[in-house]
Amino acid sequence: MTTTSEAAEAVVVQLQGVRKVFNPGTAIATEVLHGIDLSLHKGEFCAVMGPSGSGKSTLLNIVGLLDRPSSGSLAINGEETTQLDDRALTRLRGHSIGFVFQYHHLISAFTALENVMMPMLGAAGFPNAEMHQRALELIASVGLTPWQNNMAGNLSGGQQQRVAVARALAMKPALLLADEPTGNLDSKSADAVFELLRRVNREQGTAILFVTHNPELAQRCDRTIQVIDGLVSG
Ligand SMILES: Nc1ncnc2c1ncn2[C@@H]1O[C@H](COP(=O)(O)OP(=O)(O)OP(=O)(O)O)[C@@H](O)[C@H]1O
Repeated sequence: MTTTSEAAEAVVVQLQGVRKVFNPGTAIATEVLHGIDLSLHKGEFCAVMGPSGSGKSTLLNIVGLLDRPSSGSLAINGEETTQLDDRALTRLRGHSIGFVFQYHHLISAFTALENVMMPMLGAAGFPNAEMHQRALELIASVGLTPWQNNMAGNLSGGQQQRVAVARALAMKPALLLADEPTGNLDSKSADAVFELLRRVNREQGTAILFVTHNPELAQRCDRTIQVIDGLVSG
């Protein structure tokens, strides 16, 4: 039997009435999100679609605790975040949320393995055997063992994006935010990265918000929401 608290825990992301105004109180104030309500549950793979400029990245940045809402509430794993200070937000982000962007943001002069180890370094600042082992497993899980010692800058675009996914999973996040991760890739590489996300979602129960302009990929998610003019439907 599922208890009420278990059911509440299963909600990974909960937004209520989230508004975002850029440059508030100035002549160029712009309200981009107009009161978003959204719940994402453990294990849900949700596509985020909508026209260019409609607010998708703004929404993802807020859910990812990279930016703060102007008003409304945002809970991650049941923890209300809007009153937290920057340090607490950074800690919560580091432990709960993985990011994959359109551009991979890897360190080109580090190997694939070293890039995957980066989020694990934390305060220690240097790797230990456990981190090395976890990075080896992550690299294997994205099918890149033969390339693990190659400099990230020498990998193909699809391989770089798979390293970025492995890096995003380093801290075993409950939530993965993927902002057009396949946008720069040819269709075969895009499909491989999508299938990798699908597998992570199924095997680890990771909740995923996946921004895409590709309706065919969106159809393969559990659910699609549309962001249109700063409001969410679906
Ligand atoms: N820091 C900022 N300051 C002012 N306006 C901003 C800022 N960031 C985004 N905007 C504006 O917010 C609106 C939504 O932008 P956002 O990047 O969230 O859209 P999007 O749906 O992700 O677009 P795309 O599909 O092109 O990536 C745009 O009009 C944009 O110019």
